Amino acid sequence: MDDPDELAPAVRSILSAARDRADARAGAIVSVAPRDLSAAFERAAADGRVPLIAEVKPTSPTTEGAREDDPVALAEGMVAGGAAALSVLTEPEHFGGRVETLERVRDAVDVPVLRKDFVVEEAQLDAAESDVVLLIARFVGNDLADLLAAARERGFQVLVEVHDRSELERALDAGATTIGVNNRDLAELVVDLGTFESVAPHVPDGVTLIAESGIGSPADVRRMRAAGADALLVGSAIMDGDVEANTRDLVRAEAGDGGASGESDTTDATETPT
Ligand SMILES: O=P(O)(O)OC[C@@H](O)[C@@H](O)c1c[nH]c2ccccc12
Repeated sequence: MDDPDELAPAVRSILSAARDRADARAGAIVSVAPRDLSAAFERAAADGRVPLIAEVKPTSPTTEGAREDDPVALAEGMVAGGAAALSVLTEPEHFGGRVETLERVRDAVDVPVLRKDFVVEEAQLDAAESDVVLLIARFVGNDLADLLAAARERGFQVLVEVHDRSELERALDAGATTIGVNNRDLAELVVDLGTFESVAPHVPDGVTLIAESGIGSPADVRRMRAAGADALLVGSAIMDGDVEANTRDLVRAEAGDGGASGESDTTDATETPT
């Protein structure tokens, strides 16, 4: 792994909490029958929706306060708004997430659900069933190929998150087929949509490519799609206000009608919360 001192303090603390949780866990090995993520993206595209993973994100290290609504109701609103898939944070200490929330959401919807957490050890994979798990290249270092194999053995589809070209090369070498480029720098927690634009041209055809973080408006959606995003992962901009209407606005960004409730300006690159 990279020098941990380069990471933002909030991220260092998230990682050490993740390791502690992994130690505490010794459950049975899960075996999942996943809902197909690529098929969900194709279904969305076929009926004119931008393929979007909407994230249930009650709070984050840079968000003030927490959203206390029932996460299942939020998730159902996102699906009603046209989300092709959902992401549910299960990290408890910094994002207000819970494994139980993921399970309840997955029971309530029929789209694929991504488990969003800081998985650094194989045992953490057995904490919950989901259709997709996230592995963050920067945090798993040389264990990426082993964790990818361990996740696939359990039936999970795997989203490997990268932030620059060297991480992309590591992800490809490890055999990743679904790759997310995080526009948020985990050292500074600053968002720059140019990150996706600089990494995307180096991603080979055949990889499902997802633009993550900092997407706040239909204009941002179009910008990421123009740069090659097969799908988008959006949390904060959807969680802020009416989740169904927010999701619909983004999902319709390419429909040519300006979205259901009009467009907002592109978000300021530095102000988008984690
Ligand atoms: O809220 P945003 O800016 O739309 O970002 C969503 C998602 O990309 C972000 O939550 C995220 C991307 N990678 C992560 C890893 C861990 C926790 C959170 C994340």
